[in-house]
Amino acid sequence: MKKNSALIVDDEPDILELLNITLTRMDFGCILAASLKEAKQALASHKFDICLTDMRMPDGNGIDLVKHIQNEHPDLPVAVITAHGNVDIAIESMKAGAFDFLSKPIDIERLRALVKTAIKSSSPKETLESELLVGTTDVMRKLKQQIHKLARSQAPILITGESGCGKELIARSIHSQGPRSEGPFIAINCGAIPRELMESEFFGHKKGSFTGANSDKIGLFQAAEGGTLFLDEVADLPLDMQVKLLRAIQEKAIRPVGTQAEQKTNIRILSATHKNLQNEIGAGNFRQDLYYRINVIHLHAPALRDRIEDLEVLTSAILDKLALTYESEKIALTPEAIRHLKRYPFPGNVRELENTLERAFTLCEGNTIRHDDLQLAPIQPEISCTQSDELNGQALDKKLEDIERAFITKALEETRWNRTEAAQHLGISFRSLRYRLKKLGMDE
Ligand SMILES: Nc1ncnc2c1ncn2[C@@H]1O[C@H](COP(=O)(O)OP(=O)(O)OP(=O)(O)O)[C@@H](O)[C@H]1O
Repeated sequence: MKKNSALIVDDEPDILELLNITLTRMDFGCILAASLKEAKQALASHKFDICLTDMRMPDGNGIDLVKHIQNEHPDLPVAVITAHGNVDIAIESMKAGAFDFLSKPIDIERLRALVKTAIKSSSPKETLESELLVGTTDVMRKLKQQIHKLARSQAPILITGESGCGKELIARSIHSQGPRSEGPFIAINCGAIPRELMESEFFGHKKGSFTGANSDKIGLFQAAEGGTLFLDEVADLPLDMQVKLLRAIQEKAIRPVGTQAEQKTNIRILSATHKNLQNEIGAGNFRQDLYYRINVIHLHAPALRDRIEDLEVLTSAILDKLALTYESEKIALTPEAIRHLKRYPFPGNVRELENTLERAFTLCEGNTIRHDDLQLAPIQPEISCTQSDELNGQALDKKLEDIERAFITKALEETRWNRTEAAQHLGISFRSLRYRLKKLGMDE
């Protein structure tokens, strides 16, 4: 009795045969289907551990099958086989839910690695890291579900969100819940590597390949082999490095500095940025083709102020951690301190909350943190409401105009009074900006 079973869908007998032989040697029992119809019949009557499907079938395409499996058998990992160099189809199929793809001509070594990953991923793990992602609001619950589901996929994911809102923690959770959890997780801040060392940091170098290369060195790609490479602040990569990264992702191979031979790689790429990459592309700072490759799946980490209902559970988790680190009793916050925290906009998100609480923890007397211990920066007066504000119709209009004026002035200053750019910063049309400037008496 074979340990695992595979569904192989292809109308080309040669490929069907190659896949069948390889998987049978890996101790799979294989069922072969030459059309979508046959594949669906097999799915209805058997339980599989993996499905490999070609793209072109007489009665439909592989993406239709991926979608069918997503709906009817969401736990079954499915990989598609694409024509050589057909990036669009590979990306489309991963967006539809395929966990990975193989391009023709089929490389047996890659096929075996893909199958092994799929089998490991059929039992996603709950880990400490996933518990560390604290939050019970709807948006966090949904995010955790997405992470759980995406963990087994090999698709590149782009994680966006403001500074300190948990992008790296999300990347770690994806890694640790997926089939690569026993492999390394290598995180790198792309903005922090000196430009001239970047290629060698990424791909390694051979001794003597440049002045100062006194010995062979492995790069981040080699260090992450079998695991995950997390490219933080990916928008900060210089353009020449973006070209090299794109090539490494596309070819799944790298060439260390000073060598001719290519090395195959088996890593999952996760990236993050707090910048708007579309804007960076528009400004010529980021390559569209690289964006397309790293952003197969997009996850957004919400700002803390947009899930402020999570503040209390986060605070409690952070204080638990502090008590453990400092081997002290757990500290509590006064209701007033909590009220102030909830009103604070947290531009530095969870990291700022952690820092604020750690500082307060060391400053406070006894086991209680009071409002004063928090030392929160004053909230921008224009947007705070105090009891003394008269919110009858006129006062509200006046207040809104003040806010509008402040934002417009800031945008104009930032763009050196270039109205077209200022309008873009504000997310409004040029005509709308002109209208507002006139209305506010700022058009001179
Ligand atoms: N949901 C969360 N639950 C618990 N801790 C969190 C959460 N989100 C963030 N943190 C904590 O906040 C700090 C910042 O998180 P992280 O480094 O993941 O943010 P980031 O978005 O990657 O930041 P940056 O953009 O500055 O690199 C870390 O100490 C992390 O553990």
